[in-house]
Amino acid sequence: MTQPFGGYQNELYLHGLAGERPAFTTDATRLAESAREILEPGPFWYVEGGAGSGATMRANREAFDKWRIVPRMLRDAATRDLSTTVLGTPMPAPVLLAPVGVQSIVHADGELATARAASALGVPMVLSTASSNTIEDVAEASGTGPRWFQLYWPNDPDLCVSILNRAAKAGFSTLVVTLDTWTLAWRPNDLDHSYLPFIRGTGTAIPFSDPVFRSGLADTPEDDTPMAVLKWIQMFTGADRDWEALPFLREHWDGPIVLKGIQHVDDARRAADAGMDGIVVSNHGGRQVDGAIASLDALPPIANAVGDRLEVLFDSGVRTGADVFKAIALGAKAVLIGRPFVWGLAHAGEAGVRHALRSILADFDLTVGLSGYRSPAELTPDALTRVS
Ligand SMILES: Cc1cc2nc3c(=O)[nH]c(=O)nc-3n(C[C@H](O)[C@H](O)[C@H](O)COP(=O)(O)O)c2cc1C
Ligand SMILES: O=C(O)C(=O)c1ccccc1
Repeated sequence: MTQPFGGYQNELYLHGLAGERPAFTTDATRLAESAREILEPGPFWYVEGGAGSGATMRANREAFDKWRIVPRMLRDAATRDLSTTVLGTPMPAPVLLAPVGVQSIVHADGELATARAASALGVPMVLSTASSNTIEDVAEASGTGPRWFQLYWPNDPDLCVSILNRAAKAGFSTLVVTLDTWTLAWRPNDLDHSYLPFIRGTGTAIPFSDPVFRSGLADTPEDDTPMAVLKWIQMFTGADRDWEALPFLREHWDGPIVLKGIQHVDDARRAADAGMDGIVVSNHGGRQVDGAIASLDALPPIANAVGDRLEVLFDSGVRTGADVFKAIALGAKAVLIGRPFVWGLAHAGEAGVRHALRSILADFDLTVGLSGYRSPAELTPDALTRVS
């Protein structure tokens, strides 16, 4: 594959050559700023906000700045192949769309638009349990595109199995189990705007369309929405889980299982000991434990400890091509992108998600090439230096 995303083969460059300005910025670090101009404060701050004072969210970004790429010359990097395979899923670059719930709060097309954009680029989408659209509708919108399913592990085992079976039947290949959000953190932005999307009945399409969930209600979710939302909030988080509970998931999911939200090296080892197939080194984009370590700072020791036992994925703070490069060089097999694609969705639905993704992928492609590398597998800590 030659320059799969970068330079003059990128549609954004081609439009530029024709003198057309893009609909919104190609700088993924400025997408939030531009989305702020078009969204109401409630939804904007729900997506953009971190937990508490925002210290961990800022730390996530600052951690990238402590590493710098050391470019190499005269190595013929004109032809590059960014593709990789993670847990049996081939992807054109080591990038996936992170699970993000309630996407209809920024654009009416919600997760369906995201699924179409991801599928058009062949980038895997991780569908959230808190989706605004049903598993089956998102699967249809994904077409032949790769898709993983993120589980918020419901307390009720029958409901859990029902959701897992629906995801498997709809063609979702890999299960991502989120561990860091068994309750929502202290999020002053949401409290100050009294904006809690779940309570507004968004992000409930999956349980509301589930026969097991419906059978446990006195009235249908359509007849008594507040009661159904309340019931879902009570049961979706799996607050009392421990490591002993993982075999239940193995029993009810045939494909690979990835644990999301790992930050401590001992937890990474436990995941490997429990026979998990992968982990996402993530602090939920700084939305859960304010004051927690930057996710990028957690990555190198974890990758060193368990990188040969399971697939190590990474998220929280990835914005630019250089960020993707650095996370891969520090031991991630692939990264998940969160807020940037949501800002693309807010701007222009499916086309906006494509635009945001294309920008990051092109930037990554050019960064790899101009630094003298031809594939993600060549990126190791040798490609970086630590500056502070
Ligand atoms: C608005 C929003 C909703 C999210 N919803 C979920 C979710 O439903 N499930 C989940 O596992 N993670 C969720 N996340 C966390 C993302 O999967 C990811 O870990 C995080 O956004 C990565 O950080 P970044 O936004 O800095 O790229 C959400 C993040 C945002 C911003
Ligand atoms: O806001 C979040 O970070 C998140 O994970 C979530 C939780 C519940 C519903 C929607 C999103």
